[in-house]
Amino acid sequence: MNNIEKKLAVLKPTKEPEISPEFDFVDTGYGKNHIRLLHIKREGPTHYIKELEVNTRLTLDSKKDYLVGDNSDIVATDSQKNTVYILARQHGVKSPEEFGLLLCSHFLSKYPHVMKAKVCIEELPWERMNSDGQPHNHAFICTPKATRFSSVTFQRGELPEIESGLKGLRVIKTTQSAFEHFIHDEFATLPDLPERIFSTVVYAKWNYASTQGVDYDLAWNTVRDCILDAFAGPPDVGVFSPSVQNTLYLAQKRVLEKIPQMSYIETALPNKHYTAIDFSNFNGMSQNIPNDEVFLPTEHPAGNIRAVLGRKSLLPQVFPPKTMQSKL
Ligand SMILES: O=c1[nH]c(=O)c2[nH]c(=O)[nH]c2[nH]1
Repeated sequence: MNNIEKKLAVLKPTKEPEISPEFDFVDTGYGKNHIRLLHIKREGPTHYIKELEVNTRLTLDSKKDYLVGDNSDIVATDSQKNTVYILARQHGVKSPEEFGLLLCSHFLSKYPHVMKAKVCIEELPWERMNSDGQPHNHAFICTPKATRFSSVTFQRGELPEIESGLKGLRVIKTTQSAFEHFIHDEFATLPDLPERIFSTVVYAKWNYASTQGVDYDLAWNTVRDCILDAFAGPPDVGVFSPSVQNTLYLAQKRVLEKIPQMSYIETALPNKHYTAIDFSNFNGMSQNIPNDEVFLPTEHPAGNIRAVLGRKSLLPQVFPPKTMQSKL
């Protein structure tokens, strides 16, 4: 063998190279992160836009790229990026879930040695502008009411797993919230609070036991509406919250009742504290201002209240979901 042949023999072994006897891979995968794109669909004068940030990740049937530097099976991360642009151009972008599914299916069918494709997508919250009460044909406003995200994982030979979510939905209410009767021992300084401000930044993630007939856009809006309803209640009187935990559960229950295909929902509601400023030390300050109060917004530390609620009927196949186990 000449030198070039020797080099090729190292780079192109006929069978899977041996891994060190002491170690094994728990997971592998490589892809491109932060692939950004704006997709415009023009129907005459009316235009529709979707701006996405996409992360891709592929897992191959061989580890030879990691073990011996044999790149011959690698779908370059640069090619993965190009694939995102090309499929957006060819097929358009309906929802993050459907676009993620399209990408995963493409990677699995085009490359037989790709065993798993995972695509995570975040959508920018563009909304059509209204001018004089009329929806604008081609102008949009970014309304960071909540960020939508999704993650599609497609393992060869299995059904795709679709997760959807929302984050960054910040809300506050100025009454109808309390926190009382918790453990008052030698570690407690917080008094019972029969009346307090309740503010949080909602994070929610869910998956579907079946994707048959799921309208992903409708589902996402339903989740947001259920969470907001459970938090705020009717506009005139609101709804009483004895704790963040209880409000969180009631919101999740409402969501699972409304969307039958959903198998679980994970929700985190950080408790953004607002503490009353003590004016008693200020000289000459009237103590009799009954309605005006001033509070100090405190970003950190924040209570972090979280739960995953799933359907008992789906035990044990999908609950607790695989993706959650590491975090439980
Ligand atoms: O709704 C709440 N749940 C808690 O568990 C908690 N803990 C805390 O200090 N404040 C609150 N509020």
